[in-house]
Amino acid sequence: MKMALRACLRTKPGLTALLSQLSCSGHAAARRAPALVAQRSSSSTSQKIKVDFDQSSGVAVMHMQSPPVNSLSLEFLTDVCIALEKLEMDKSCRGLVVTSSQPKVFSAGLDILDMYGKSPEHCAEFWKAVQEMWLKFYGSNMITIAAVNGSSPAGGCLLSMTCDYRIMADNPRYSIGLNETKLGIVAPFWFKDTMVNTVGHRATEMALQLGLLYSPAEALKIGLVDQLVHEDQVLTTATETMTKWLAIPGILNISYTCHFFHLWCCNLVCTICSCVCQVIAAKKIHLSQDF
Ligand SMILES: CC/C=C\CCC/C=C/C(=O)SCCNC(=O)CCNC(=O)[C@H](O)C(C)(C)COP(=O)(O)OP(=O)(O)OC[C@H]1O[C@@H](n2cnc3c(N)ncnc32)[C@H](O)[C@@H]1OP(=O)(O)O
Repeated sequence: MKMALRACLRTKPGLTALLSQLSCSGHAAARRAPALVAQRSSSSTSQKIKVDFDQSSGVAVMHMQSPPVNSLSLEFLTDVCIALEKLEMDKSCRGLVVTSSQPKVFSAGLDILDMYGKSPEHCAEFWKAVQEMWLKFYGSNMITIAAVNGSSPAGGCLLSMTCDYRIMADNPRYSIGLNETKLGIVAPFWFKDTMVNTVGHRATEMALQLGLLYSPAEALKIGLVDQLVHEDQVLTTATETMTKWLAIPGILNISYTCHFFHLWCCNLVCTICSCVCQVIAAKKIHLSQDF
């Protein structure tokens, strides 16, 4: 699916325009950008993101370092998007590993404090930044691997699902999943679609209806993560795995992209139809209540 979006962003200007309406590159560009120096190995740091780029392998590691739990605030999301944009522009960067510098937590998901009691303008900007992060990761030309070295609920799980591959620390104290239902929030349809593309319809239905958080072993069983390793080995395994992915010629990725792009279009049409049906149904209920 990620590859489908990738192809769509590359080849379909109309759809790119449509998607970019969801996006907000403007606000990201306005902020300070962590510099990526073209040398054999470089390191760039914003307040909340550290990027180590090894030019000989073409692989960058993005360390999320927003204490205490890497919650996705507007500021943090903006830093992530800027770092990603810079890596994307550097054609020598072919692979990206995303991980956490915080102990025990990959990301706690959307920053609850950034969603509560804020102005409508702030909420709009915040929500656009969430969508931009999703678009940038899912549509990335780089191979992306999530090194999930701690718990990853809700938006944290979404972030990991936008990557091509997920490696999680095998620690039963950690959990991962879209638990929005348990918080009394409906997960947006594109959260749902991302999960469907990862684990399939039935597993997603169960996960969302019940707001399930999975242990690493359970997550592996339903395919929410691809591999479990000891905590100490999450990052090294991610970089080793990256080597295998980068050995596949990019052209083959593009050909799979075409198959997945077809699926993605079907999904989008279904979602639009379903929205129209819901509006019609709601209007009918409203009219019937008038009588
Ligand atoms: C406009 C939006 C509309 C719809 C949105 C729909 C989609 C929503 C997606 C989301 O992502 S909603 C967020 C859901 N997130 C969660 O449910 C995670 C909640 N947190 C946890 O489960 C745990 O904190 C943990 C991540 C497992 C880590 O546990 P740990 O025991 O290590 O830490 P502790 O719980 O003590 O937390 C430390 C510290 O961090 C604060 N915190 C935790 N999560 C968040 C968060 N998501 N946003 C902001 N702050 C968070 C927590 O309050 C503690 O703060 P304190 O030290 O000041 O008390």
